Amino acid sequence: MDRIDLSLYLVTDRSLLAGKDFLETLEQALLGGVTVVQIREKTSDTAEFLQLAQESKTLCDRYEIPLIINDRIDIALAVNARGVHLGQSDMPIGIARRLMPAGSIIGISCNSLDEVRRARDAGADYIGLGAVWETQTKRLTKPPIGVRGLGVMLEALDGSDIKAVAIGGIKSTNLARLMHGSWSQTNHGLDGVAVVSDIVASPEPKKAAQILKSIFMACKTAVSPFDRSFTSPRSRDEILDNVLNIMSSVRTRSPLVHQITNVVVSNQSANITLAMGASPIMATAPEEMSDLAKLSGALLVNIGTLRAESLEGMSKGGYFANASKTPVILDPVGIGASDFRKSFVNEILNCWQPSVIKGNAGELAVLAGSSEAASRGVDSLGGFQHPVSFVKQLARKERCIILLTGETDYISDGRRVLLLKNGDPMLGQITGSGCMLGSCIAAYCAAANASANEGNHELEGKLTRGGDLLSATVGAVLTLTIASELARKREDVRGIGTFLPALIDEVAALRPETVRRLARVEEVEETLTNAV
Ligand SMILES: Nc1ncnc2c1ncn2[C@@H]1O[C@H](COP(=O)(O)OP(=O)(O)OP(=O)(O)O)[C@@H](O)[C@H]1O
Ligand SMILES: Cc1ncsc1CCO
Repeated sequence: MDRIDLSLYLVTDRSLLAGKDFLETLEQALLGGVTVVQIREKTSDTAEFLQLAQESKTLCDRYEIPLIINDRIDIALAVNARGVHLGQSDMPIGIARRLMPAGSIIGISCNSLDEVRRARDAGADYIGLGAVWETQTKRLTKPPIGVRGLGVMLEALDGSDIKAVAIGGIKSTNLARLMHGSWSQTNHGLDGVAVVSDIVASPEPKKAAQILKSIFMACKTAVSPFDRSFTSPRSRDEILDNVLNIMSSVRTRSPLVHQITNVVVSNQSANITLAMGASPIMATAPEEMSDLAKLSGALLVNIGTLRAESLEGMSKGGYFANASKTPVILDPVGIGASDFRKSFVNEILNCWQPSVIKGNAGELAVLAGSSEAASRGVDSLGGFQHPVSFVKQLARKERCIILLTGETDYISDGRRVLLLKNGDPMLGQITGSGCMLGSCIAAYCAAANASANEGNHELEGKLTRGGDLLSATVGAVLTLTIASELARKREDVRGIGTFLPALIDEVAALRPETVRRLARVEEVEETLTNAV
């Protein structure tokens, strides 16, 4: 097809106008920067549809924006539209191609890998992938794909010229998440996003389109899988310097750290957050997630004692945190214990992008779909043969920092891998050391993120403000593990019961100089082997 710019693809829906004029709304959207318009009329008769299409065509021509007609080839022909968009049960692509003038654009909606392959083989110019999320504009007959389902479909287009736009529930508040999460493993990204209600139902359609366009462009130019929303430090020494700065910053800034965590560890997690100098708020109600995201420096989501009712709060919590550009730390506690946990994590990761995922070997193996490391309940049984490769590849796949915990901790941002060898075996004997570590990471990430880009407003398309979250994660591990070594040496520690309060005391008393002196951090050079 002649190149058409699919970046911001407006699909009309007159039922959402809420009293606004159709053509005026369309013109505002064109002024706001939509790059292609599809007229979708499900209920009007032919004469009415034709008139609407003719008027829309005149307007789109004035702005030199291509017009696509949904379903109706006769209307597309009548108004000399640039193309048609077909559904799976509409006219087959081959016949539509014969009926339409040469060079017309033919697009088709696809909801599964099979449909994508068939559209590719039938010679579609572009495909509309969706619905990504539940949507108010169309009753879904098939389940939503979710952000994480898009990558495999995009991969099926590798080597072809076929373009892809995502559709279904896309708004300015979730667009960055969509753009980050939809890349295929082969680096195939979206060519555009189709939007309905966020523009059509907006009281200011021009502004709505401008915002969507600028987020899309920022993501398209700045975000490739390895060009992330956070800064990457250059060397091990720079990481240690950054760790100490962030450690001091936690104390001076005392960031609010929002934690949705499990009932086993809630109290000790709140206390260790205070011991670091940050301020915890343990809140789970969906109703307060939007407000808390504006106040908090980071969000921890820990699924340790999950209930079906947790879904809404955890989904909204991460969604609003992404929208506020605050880091989200995911601790998929015991994800291997049940199918319920597995599908729950998949569902929440369709709503938001984590900045850090931490877990023991058993948990991260399940997340990565690997059977290498087993688990029992919340405990890991054994480890990986190639942990270094594993964390690096998982970081690339999930596009976030990965921390694999255990006797040695492995941290990767998908580029470098660090090994941390501090810690006392008693950390493995108490419950919730991993969960407390999640709280430490959230506090460190909050401080790192708050000090990044202060005064810089060029953050569109980013899911955090761009702080050094790799060093933040390293700092959190060092804080907990070095404190554990100091606690273990104390005379008043006689077993796991006395260890826990001593650990919290040592975190509170820990000095940056002590961390520098005792830190056992190594960077490993690594050539990727197929571990994920
Ligand atoms: N044997 C050990 N020696 C030194 N450090 C350890 C040991 N076991 C665990 N740790 C430390 O404890 C922290 C938590 O790791 P662990 O793998 O125990 O988490 P977890 O299994 O998720 O814990 P939990 O489920 O109890 O919250 C890590 O930073 C790790 O370095
Ligand atoms: C024991 C336990 N069960 C659910 S969460 C939790 C805390 C450690 O992960």
